[in-house]
Amino acid sequence: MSAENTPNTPTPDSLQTSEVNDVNVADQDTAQAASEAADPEFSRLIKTFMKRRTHLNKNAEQALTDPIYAKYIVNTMDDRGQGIIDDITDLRALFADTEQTPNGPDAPLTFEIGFGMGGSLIEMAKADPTRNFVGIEVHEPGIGKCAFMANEEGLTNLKIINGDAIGLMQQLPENHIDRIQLYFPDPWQKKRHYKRRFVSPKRMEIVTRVIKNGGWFHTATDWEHYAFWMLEVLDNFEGLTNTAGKDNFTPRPDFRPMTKFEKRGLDRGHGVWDLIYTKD
Ligand SMILES: C[S@@+](CC[C@H](N)C(=O)[O-])C[C@H]1O[C@@H](n2cnc3c(N)ncnc32)[C@H](O)[C@@H]1O
Repeated sequence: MSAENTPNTPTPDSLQTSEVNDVNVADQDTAQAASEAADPEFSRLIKTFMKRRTHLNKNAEQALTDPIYAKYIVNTMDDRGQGIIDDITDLRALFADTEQTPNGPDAPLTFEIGFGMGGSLIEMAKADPTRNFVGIEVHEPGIGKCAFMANEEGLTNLKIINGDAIGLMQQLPENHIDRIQLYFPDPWQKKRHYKRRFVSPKRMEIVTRVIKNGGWFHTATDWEHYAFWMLEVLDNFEGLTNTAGKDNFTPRPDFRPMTKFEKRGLDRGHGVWDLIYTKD
C-alpha cells in the first residue's frame, strides 16, 4: 500500500473486521464483476440504484408540480414515475437560451451523477457561476428539493434531469462534458450486489466516452472496500490517468462541499477517499 493510500480522514480502528478483510479480495471481485459485465445487456438490465418511495416535503412537492420549476427540471415522468430521457441527446443545448442561462452552451460543463438531495450541487453551482452544471438523480424528493433550492438561490447555471445517468450518457455525443462527478455512490456492500456498483469497467466505458479529452472524472466514497475497488478499476482503465499517480488517492479537494452522505459516513466513523482521473 502506498503512503498516499490513506483516507482523507483516517479512521481504520472504526472499521469492522469483515470490512477490512473484504478490501483484500477487491482485486478478485473487480475481475469477476468485469466478466459479468461482458454481457451486452448488462448496463441496461443491472441498475445502480434501487428506487425508494419516501415522503415528499412541501417544497419538493411544489418544485415537482409547479411549472415555474420547469426552468430547472428539464424532463417529465412517465406514469411509473420514471424520468423520460429519450429526447435528451445534448446537455449543452439545455443552456442555449442565453436570456435564461447567460453562460450559453459553450461554457465549461460539469455533470453530477446521483446528487441525492442536491445540497452540495447547489453550493458548487453557486460558487462557480460561469460554469454550467447538470445534475441527474432518480430520487424524486431530491430532484424536487434541488430544484426548489436552485430557485431560491436564483441560479441560472443549473439544470436537473430525472433519470438514469447510464441510459442518458449512452445518448450523448462523444467528448461532450468537461467534468463528471460521482460523490458517495451507493456502495452496494454485499458481494452479490457488487455488480450494481457504478464504478465498473463497463460503466466507465460509458462515462469516459462522453468526457472531453483533458476533462475529468471525480469520485469519492466513505466505504473502504469500494474505495480500493474504484482505485483498481480506474487505475487499470485505459484512457484515464490518476491525477495523484497510480495507486494513490487524492487529498480532499477544497472545491468539493461536504455532501449529506459524506457527513453520514463521517458521523459513523468512516474515512473518506477521493479519486480524480483525467481523460487522456
Ligand atoms: C448514496 S447516495 C449519495 C447522494 C449524494 N451524492 C451525497 O453524497 O449525499 C447515491 C445517489 O445516487 C443516485 N443514483 C444511483 N445510481 C444512479 C443513476 N444510474 N442515475 C442517477 N442517479 C443515480 C441514487 O438515487 C442516490 O440518491
